[in-house]
Amino acid sequence: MADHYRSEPIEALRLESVDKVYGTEDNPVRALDSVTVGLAPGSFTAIMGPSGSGKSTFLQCAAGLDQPTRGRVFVDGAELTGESETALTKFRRQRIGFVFQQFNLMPTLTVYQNVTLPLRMAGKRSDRDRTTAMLRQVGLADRMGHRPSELSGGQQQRAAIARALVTDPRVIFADEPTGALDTKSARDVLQLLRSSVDHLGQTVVMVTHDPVAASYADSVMFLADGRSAGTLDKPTAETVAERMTHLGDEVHMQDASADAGRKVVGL
Ligand SMILES: Nc1ncnc2c1ncn2[C@@H]1O[C@H](COP(=O)(O)OP(=O)(O)OP(=O)(O)O)[C@@H](O)[C@H]1O
Repeated sequence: MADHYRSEPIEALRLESVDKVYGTEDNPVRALDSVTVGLAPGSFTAIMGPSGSGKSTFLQCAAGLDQPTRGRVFVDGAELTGESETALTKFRRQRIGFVFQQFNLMPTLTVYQNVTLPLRMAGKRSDRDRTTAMLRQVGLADRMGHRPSELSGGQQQRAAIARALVTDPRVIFADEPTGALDTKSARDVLQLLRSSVDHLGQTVVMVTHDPVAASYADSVMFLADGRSAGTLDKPTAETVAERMTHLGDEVHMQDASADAGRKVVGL
């Protein structure tokens, strides 16, 4: 996979004019519409928007799990778009970490085996000291030999975060990581993601519906009707909730002013 070296610092994630259209030619669903975004290494970004606004589609395209209909995606300067499925799978294993709402741990494997699985799949040796240190960091040093069913939801999600961190990925994509957790476990998981950014220099991109979860991020990117609807830096739960309330209005106003503009220039 080609790495594109540029004079400016390489962004951890870059999407350029990305469209994703589902459905048929007669009945297209434009899930992403000309989305352009660049995220710096070591940043924590929350993706928010109403249901159906394109958040999951954004994550799928940004993480190389799906290909955009148009536009380009780069992770750490390497272009994902146009690559074969085999190359993308290899790339994801080596450079991308995932955290899912339902944890997605292998039920028959111990916590230790689950955490080292991405290394084995990428053909790398697992370093016992490093893995143990990682498990200590997520508060599971005494649970290494347990199976997921013997852990609470919060503990399972912390194991999933250790699994995402173990390959030292360029970006961690988290899809509603606190959606299945109680308030206290959710806070632990969010603090863990925050500390992976602050102390390990990780880049985290997290889809969430929850303004409190979004407030752990450095910035929030809003989506509405598949389009980027602005960003909010240093978010608080209150400022995020306020922005979400008016999101639909802003997009409709943008549409109205774009329509008016087109009329003025006669398009
Ligand atoms: N495989 C698909 N085929 C057809 N349409 C799809 C497909 N996946 C998503 N869509 C449509 O694309 C749009 C964006 O969906 P997406 O799941 O990305 O939104 P979302 O913001 O993640 O929603 P939610 O918050 O409800 O999970 C929606 O209109 C959805 O119905």
